[in-house]
Amino acid sequence: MQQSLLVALAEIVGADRVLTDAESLAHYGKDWTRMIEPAPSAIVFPGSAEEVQALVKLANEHKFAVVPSGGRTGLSGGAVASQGEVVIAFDRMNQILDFSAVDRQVVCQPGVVTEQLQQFAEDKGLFYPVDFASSGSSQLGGNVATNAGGIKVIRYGLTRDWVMGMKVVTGTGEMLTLNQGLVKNATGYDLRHLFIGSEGTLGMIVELTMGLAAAPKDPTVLVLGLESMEASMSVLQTFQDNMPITAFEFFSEKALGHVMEEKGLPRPFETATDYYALIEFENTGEAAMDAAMAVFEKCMEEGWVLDGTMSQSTSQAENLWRLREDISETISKFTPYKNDISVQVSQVPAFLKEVDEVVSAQYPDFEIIWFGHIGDGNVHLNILKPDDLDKDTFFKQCNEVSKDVFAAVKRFKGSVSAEHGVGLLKKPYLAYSRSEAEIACMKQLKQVFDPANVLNPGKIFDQDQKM
Ligand SMILES: O=C(O)CC[C@@H](O)C(=O)O
Ligand SMILES: [Zn+2]
Repeated sequence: MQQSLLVALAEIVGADRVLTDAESLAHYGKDWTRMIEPAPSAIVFPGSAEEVQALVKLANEHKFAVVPSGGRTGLSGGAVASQGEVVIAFDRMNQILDFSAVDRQVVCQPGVVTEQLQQFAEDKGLFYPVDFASSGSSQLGGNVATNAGGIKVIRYGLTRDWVMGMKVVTGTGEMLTLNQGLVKNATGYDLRHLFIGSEGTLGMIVELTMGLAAAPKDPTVLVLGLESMEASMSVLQTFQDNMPITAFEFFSEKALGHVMEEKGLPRPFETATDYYALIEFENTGEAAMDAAMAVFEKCMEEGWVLDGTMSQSTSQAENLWRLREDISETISKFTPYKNDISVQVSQVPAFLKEVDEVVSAQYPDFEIIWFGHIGDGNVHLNILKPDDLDKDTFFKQCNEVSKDVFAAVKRFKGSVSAEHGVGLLKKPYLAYSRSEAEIACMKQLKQVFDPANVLNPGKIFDQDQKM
C-alpha cells in the first residue's frame, strides 16, 4: 500500500492505530475459516462512527476496498480480506452507551462482544437471548451483519428480531440512522432489515440499539436418546403441543463420542443411540416440571425415545449443554469441511437421510458428523478430513460432493447457508437457494448503497461492475 495512503489512514484514526506488520495482517485478515489465505494491506482501528465515515469516504476517493472485522468467528469467509483490502477492525468501538429499563433497550457500539451484552443484561435483571458457542469473542456488529442465529432461535428468534435501531455508514460514506428504537414504524421500507445479514456489503454498522427480554427462570435441560431421526419430529411436536421450550437441538453419537473424549465428559446415560435431542425449558414451577416429566414419559412409552436424562441443577444443565455446544470446537482439529444447511423443520429427517446417503456413498472413508438446531430445520454437516489425505485434495473432493448436497437442498427447497452466511465459501452455491431474479435484485441494491463497490467486495456474490 502506498505510503501516502497509509498517512491518510493515520490522519483519520491515529498513527498507532494503523497496523501493517505481518502478524496483524494475518490475524485481522481472516475469520474462523481456514481455507483462504488472508492478504490485507492494512488494519485500522477507528474509535468513532465519524472515523468510519471518513475511512469509507477515503476508500471512495482512492479506490480501495474495506472489510469489516469484528470477533472474526465467522465460518463462511465473510470477514476474510484476501485481496489487499483495508480491514476496519471494530475492537475499539466496544462501549455500551445507553440503557433504558422501560424500553428494555441498550445502545451499543458494534465492537461490543456478545457475552458483554449478555452480562450487562443479566446485571439489569434482563436477558439478551441470542446465544452460541462463540459468544465470548463474537461482536455485535458481526452478529447483525450475519443475522446470527444460535441455540435459542426456536424461542427467541434470530439477531434480526432484537435490532431495534442502527446507525450505518453506506458505501458512499453517508450515515443513516434507522428506526431509533421504535416498536412500531410503518413509514415505508424498513432499511434496517436490508443491512441485517448483508455481511458488510451494504454498510458498516457503527451503532446498534438492541432489545432485551425478561430473564428466563431456571433453564432445565433434557437429553434424550432418539429411536430414530424420524422420531425426533414426534418428540418435537409432543413437547411443543404441551409446553413452551427454549431450545431443541440434536447431535449424533459420533459427535458425542468426540466431545466426551476431548472434554473428558461422561456419557449422559447408558444407552447409546444414533441421534440425541437436547431440549431446554424454563422450570417456572411444579406445573412446568410435571408437564416435562409427562412428555418425557409419553415419548418413552411411544418408543420415540430409548433413554434420557434431565438436569437437576444449573451446573448439570450447563454440562449437558456442553455435549452440544463443544462439538464445533472439538472437531476443529480434524480440518472439517462445513455445511450449514436448512430445510423446513418437518423435512429434516428425510433430508438428512438423503444427504447422509449421498456423502457416505461417495466417500465411505470420510467421517460425517451431524449436529445442529433441528427445531429450526438447521443442520450442520461436518465432514472430517482423514489423516492420510492432504488438505487441498480433501477440500477439492468435498467441493465436488457439495454439488450433490446442494442439489438435495434445492430439491427440498432449503438454504445453502442457514445461519453462517455466504461470504466467500458459499458464494459459488448461492444459486442453489436464490433465483436469478433475486440475485439480480441483490446486485441492484448493492449498486444503490455502494456504487463504487468499496464495501467487502466479492462477498455473497461478485458485483459485475468494476471498481
Ligand atoms: O461448526 C459448525 O459447523 C457449527 C457451529 C455453530 O453454528 C454451532 O451450531 O455449533
Ligand atoms: Zn449453529
